[in-house]
Amino acid sequence: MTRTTAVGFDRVTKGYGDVRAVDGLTLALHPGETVALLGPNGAGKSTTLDLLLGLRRPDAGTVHVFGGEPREAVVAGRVGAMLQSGGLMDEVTVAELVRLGCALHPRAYPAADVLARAGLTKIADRRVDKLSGGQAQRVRFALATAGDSDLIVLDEPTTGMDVTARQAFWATMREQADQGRTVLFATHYLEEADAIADRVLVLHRGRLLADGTAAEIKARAGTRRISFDLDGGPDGSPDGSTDASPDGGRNGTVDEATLRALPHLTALDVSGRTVRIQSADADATVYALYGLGLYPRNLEVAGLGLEQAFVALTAAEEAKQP
Ligand SMILES: Nc1ncnc2c1ncn2[C@@H]1O[C@H](COP(=O)(O)OP(=O)(O)OP(=O)(O)O)[C@@H](O)[C@H]1O
Repeated sequence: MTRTTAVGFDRVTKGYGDVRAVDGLTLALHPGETVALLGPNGAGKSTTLDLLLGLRRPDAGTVHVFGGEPREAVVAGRVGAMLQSGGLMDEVTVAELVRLGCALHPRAYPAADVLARAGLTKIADRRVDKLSGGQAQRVRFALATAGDSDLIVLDEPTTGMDVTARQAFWATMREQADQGRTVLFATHYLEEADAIADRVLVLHRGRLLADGTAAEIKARAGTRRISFDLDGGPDGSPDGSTDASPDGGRNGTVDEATLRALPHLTALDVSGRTVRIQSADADATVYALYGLGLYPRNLEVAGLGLEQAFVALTAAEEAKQP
């Protein structure tokens, strides 16, 4: 069965002078998907969103939204967007601005419902230029959901929102996706991407570095976290020497340099007797520990969080660049 494509990028390139902001990007987004777009500063996330909203045109390649030109989809009300930079009008109230957003949307919801969903009812009469940062974000959110759009595009949507507003925001987005809409959001909050997105795209220098579920991206980073306690302390303190366990005397002689020489180590943190390691091959690292005569206690091996996986993937890619 062929799946409908909400957004299709085919070998899209967009540059500004010498900078290739988007470099040969090919991807397809489908209805009902919640997709997080991640990438370090300057990776090309905002440019990608601008291209799919028809705010910029590609230098090469094609961008389609629901099979047509991005602008056609926007004009038809099929796309709702919440952009980072969009200034809000001065000297109007929240209700007036939201009513205007509804009036401009070809498939608008009642303004009172839009205000309520964005948690704005109580501040509906307040002037937009007097709002706090988080309140202004909620107004942008209201404008992005003023009508029945099939695709919702959000650039850093929860910046400045408090915890309650964030939770309410994501619950609404989940409902939107459950109703078959595609939700695409760019973010630097990796824990939000991990918790909310069905699919995570990692951009790096305008290219797609990874595309999969958060679990797949974490697994792809390969690296695992190992933590354990050493009785004697790796700084050589002898307090483990009275321990009857076989490691007592040996651990007392271990220092950080010994741990640093373990195979496949990518990070080391020693805090008192607790050692935390990141390793590209956890099995080999743990075997080597025993090989050194160390008997780690409370040994735990776990995968990386999405944030650590993201750092590992982008750092590895950066290291390949000339
Ligand atoms: N209008 C512009 N003129 C010139 N260069 C630009 C312009 N907009 C973006 N760039 C450059 O293009 C690259 C990609 O920028 P873009 O804003 O798309 O990245 P981003 O991933 O959204 O970054 P951030 O996380 O910092 O918001 C960067 O090197 C940026 O400096």
